[in-house]
Amino acid sequence: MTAVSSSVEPTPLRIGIAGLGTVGAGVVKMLRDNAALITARAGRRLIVTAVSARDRTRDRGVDLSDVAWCENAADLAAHPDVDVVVELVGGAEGIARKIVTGALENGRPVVTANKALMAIHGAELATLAQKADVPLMFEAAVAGGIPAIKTVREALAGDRILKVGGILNGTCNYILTAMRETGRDFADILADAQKLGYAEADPSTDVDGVDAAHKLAILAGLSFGRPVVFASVYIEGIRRIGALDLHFARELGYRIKLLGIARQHENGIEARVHPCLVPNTTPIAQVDGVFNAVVAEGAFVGRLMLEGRGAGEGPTATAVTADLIDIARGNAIPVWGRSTDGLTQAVALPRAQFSGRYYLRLNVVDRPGVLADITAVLRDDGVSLHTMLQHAHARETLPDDSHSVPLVLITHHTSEAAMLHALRHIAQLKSVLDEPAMIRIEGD
Ligand SMILES: NC(=O)c1ccc[n+]([C@@H]2O[C@H](COP(=O)([O-])OP(=O)(O)OC[C@H]3O[C@@H](n4cnc5c(N)ncnc54)[C@H](O)[C@@H]3O)[C@@H](O)[C@H]2O)c1
Ligand SMILES: N[C@@H](CCO)C(=O)O
Ligand code: NA
Repeated sequence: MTAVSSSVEPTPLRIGIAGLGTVGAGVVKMLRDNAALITARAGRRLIVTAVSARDRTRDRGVDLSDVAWCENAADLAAHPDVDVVVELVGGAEGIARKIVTGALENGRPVVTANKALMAIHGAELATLAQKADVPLMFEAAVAGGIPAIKTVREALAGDRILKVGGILNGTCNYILTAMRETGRDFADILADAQKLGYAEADPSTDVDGVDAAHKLAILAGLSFGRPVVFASVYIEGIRRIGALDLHFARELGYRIKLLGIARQHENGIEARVHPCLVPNTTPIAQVDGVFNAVVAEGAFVGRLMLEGRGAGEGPTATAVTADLIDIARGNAIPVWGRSTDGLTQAVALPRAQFSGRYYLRLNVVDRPGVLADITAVLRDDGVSLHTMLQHAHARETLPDDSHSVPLVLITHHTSEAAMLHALRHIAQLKSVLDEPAMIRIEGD
């Protein structure tokens, strides 16, 4: 008799995907194209068994004929042929929240790319995941293909993270880069970006800083070990950045970036998103176009920066698939990197407690005494000046034949409360023509 060696195939991980847009279709393609290597690395096959999207008839470039179609995406949460639910619909409320909550309540592991959901409801979802003892993974939610969450939650698990953040929105970085390179204004570049499909028809979540703030809130929660109340994150977008600001920034040796910055202080967590001037010589200043950068600073590890694509089919599918492989391997990492028992949410420090250096751009009437009036206000608020820049050639003639001229002031380190107080008074001076522009300076 001949001995027959029989090997039993390990049970495949059966995946249900809600949402077959950019990310969802990308995940299906990646699981198919890289099936052999994924099976080898995960130790079992990862197969898509059920899907749901709005339009069943749309051609997504993937064959879904052997996959069950759910008319109602919420049904995936309890589908008999699904072990893991992948939520790629989007939105903090509605169907996305329902699918994730339902899946966790049914004791199913969840993977999502949904930063709005995790930033706003992450605390409650983490508690549900812990109660059900299942993983809730969301690597694609922060900086797409950059392994931001893995880095902070796993690679730096032994360190005390002091600061985290970076360039967290590709649309804003693209717009600011194009403004710098072309000298054109925000509205012009945004209109082009929309035509090219880089920016959404409703760009507000991106350009008003909300998307970056979602990602920052998640990073801060992971880094400092407790969720941050999203509504307490300070958010300012890029709409008020003018071509002149990019011009002056270049002249002064800076670039303008929309940054998310979170720091752990003795009295609480600071979490803010706003445009910043960063010195040309810093690595983050070189991250241009649609690229993202995640920066973390630990007490032992020091500073590290990861750069890569924060959006698009390939990068986001890579992140979602890595989460699925972790689940297939049985790697379960708690949402906030620790148990949710006794965990309360952190309210981020108010703006009045920020401090730093500031760039001010004023449009002033070009006549004697104007600068003295402005510096008197700054003196009274204890704000010390570092640099001043005025270009006579940028003068414009006003209707009464006087002239206006842009004036740029850079301060020494000061409190934001003092800055805001001074700005209110400066804006009221007769010789100050438009609303002053204020941009924070980071990293020098
Ligand atoms: N696109 C990116 O590069 C990117 C990057 C990181 C994170 N994300 C996040 O990934 C998620 C998905 O983004 P996307 O760009 O793939 O979106 P998308 O708009 O391309 O796709 C959304 C999908 O959800 C489906 N959908 C909408 N409502 C539905 C419903 N009620 N029931 C079932 N399906 C429904 C749509 O039919 C579509 O297939 C979002 O949370 C987004 O923030 C996207
Ligand atoms: N809209 C985001 C991509 C999804 O996170 C960006 O522009 O970076
Ligand atoms: Na990521």
